[in-house]
Amino acid sequence: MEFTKMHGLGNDFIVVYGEQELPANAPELAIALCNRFFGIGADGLVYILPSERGDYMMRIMNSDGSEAEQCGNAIRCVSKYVYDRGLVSSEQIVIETIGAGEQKVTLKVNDGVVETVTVDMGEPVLAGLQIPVAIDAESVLDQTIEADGREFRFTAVSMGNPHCVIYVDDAVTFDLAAWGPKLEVHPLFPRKVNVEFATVRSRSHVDMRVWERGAGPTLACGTGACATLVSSVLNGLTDRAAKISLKGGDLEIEWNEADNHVYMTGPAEVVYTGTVSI
Ligand SMILES: N[C@@H](CCC[C@H](N)C(=O)O)C(=O)O
Repeated sequence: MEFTKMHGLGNDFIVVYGEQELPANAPELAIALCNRFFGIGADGLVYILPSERGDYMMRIMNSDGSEAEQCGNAIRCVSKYVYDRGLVSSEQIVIETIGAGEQKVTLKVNDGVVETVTVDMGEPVLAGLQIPVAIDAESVLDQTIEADGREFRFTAVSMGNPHCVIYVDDAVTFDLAAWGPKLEVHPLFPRKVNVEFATVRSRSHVDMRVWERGAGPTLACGTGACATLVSSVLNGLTDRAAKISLKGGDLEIEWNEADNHVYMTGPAEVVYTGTVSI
């Protein structure tokens, strides 16, 4: 199988193009190929498939073999992939996702090189049962969650996939590995959850570290950065546009007041191409 190793701020993917549909063994392949010791090594396995609603469809399997509804960093990588290979002719493309519908992407290209990718990530979902969180409310803001004898305050947001945003004194030094796995599988989240630990530095800058559902600690999470910005606005902590600093670098996120859509801007990079026996 031919593949391209790509990343968005160090959130890395094995990108596969050419299949007509998601292979039935995609979960097993994701587990095997994403393994960093016995496989290629990645946070996820991404398929670029034909779409009737957009230019292409993206499906993403986490490294544990579970399928995610959406992935912000992967959608930037997919967009760069199809542009670089001449599979689309415009710098404006549409990528279909299974959890967040069709997403409009704008590539900033300089001398044929994709510099940044801006994705219209759509409207955030705030209603508890739709996120889903086992709290029947129009929004789930600054609620209590208890794990292993410790209480946290959290805000839940779906960007097509579920997120739990928790503000801590210092996200950079916070013990992600101690609390991420416990909160990921907390019974409040029936489909598990991506957990973001955030520290607001100013009204336009937030530090964030992520424990991803199905992948563990990753260097960046695009949907997590969007959820963090939405949460920060709802809790009165930031303006509607902010830089979200992740371990792998920065994303610019804006929650547009006029259309209620969240816009994410960041890079996408190719590491190498290869062939693997499956
Ligand atoms: N890294 C991603 C999100 C990938 C999916 C996530 N682990 C989930 O299961 O929802 C991003 O950049 O958004």
